[in-house]
Amino acid sequence: MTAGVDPVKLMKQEVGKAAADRVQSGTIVGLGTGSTTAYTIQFLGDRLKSGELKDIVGIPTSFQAEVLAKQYGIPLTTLDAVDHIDIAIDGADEVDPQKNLIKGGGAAHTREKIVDYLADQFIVVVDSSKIVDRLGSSFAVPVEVIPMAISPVMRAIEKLGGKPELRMGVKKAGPVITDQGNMVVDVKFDSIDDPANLEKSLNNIPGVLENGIFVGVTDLVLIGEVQDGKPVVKEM
Ligand SMILES: O=C[C@H](O)[C@H](O)[C@H](O)COP(=O)(O)O
Repeated sequence: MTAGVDPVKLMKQEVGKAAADRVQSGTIVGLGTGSTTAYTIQFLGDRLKSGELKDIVGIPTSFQAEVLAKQYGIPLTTLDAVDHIDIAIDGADEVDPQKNLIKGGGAAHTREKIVDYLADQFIVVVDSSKIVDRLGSSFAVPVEVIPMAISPVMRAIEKLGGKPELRMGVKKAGPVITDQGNMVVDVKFDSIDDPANLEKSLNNIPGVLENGIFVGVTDLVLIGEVQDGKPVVKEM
């Protein structure tokens, strides 16, 4: 491995590129959020620039993805202008053996869920640290909440057995505010036995906009690993 280079960064780069390589000319592409898909967006821009890839349009899942797409020369569109998405590529915070996910570490899970669920093919890009036996093992479930409902939503979440914590900003005083102007509550559960049921129960609380549990939607997971000092990509 290249001396001094962070192995997690190398895995993210490799897997981000592997996903970008799967995008074909003439397609509508959902552009995910986070540090891994940032590489995918960069490599898509490289392929467009070299002429190897032509006529793609992106649908960003966040302000971050929009800014990166503009930076790397990827034309953008909106869900009002298209009737389908061919492929979406997005990161995840946890992936279980059934390819269910926890997402929202970057507070973008609401727009991500809209875009990723609409795609004909949904590819998840992660480094190997994100693979878990059971969702919730190490990551709390992000829940986007309309600000005036924060207190009742947190009480309702406690009744479901979760431990909610309002996500606070870094280099910003006060709570994290999402791209939609809402807040995020991170909810730790002792054990998530039935992700599909928990996803529905959380979304059923008045004031919850969306939570970060994604069930039964992932087609392919590309996993970046380091083997014999070199980054490799595995499929799940
Ligand atoms: O809200 C953010 C997203 O769900 C990200 O895709 C997720 O947090 C993974 O991000 P990263 O690739 O930076 O680990």
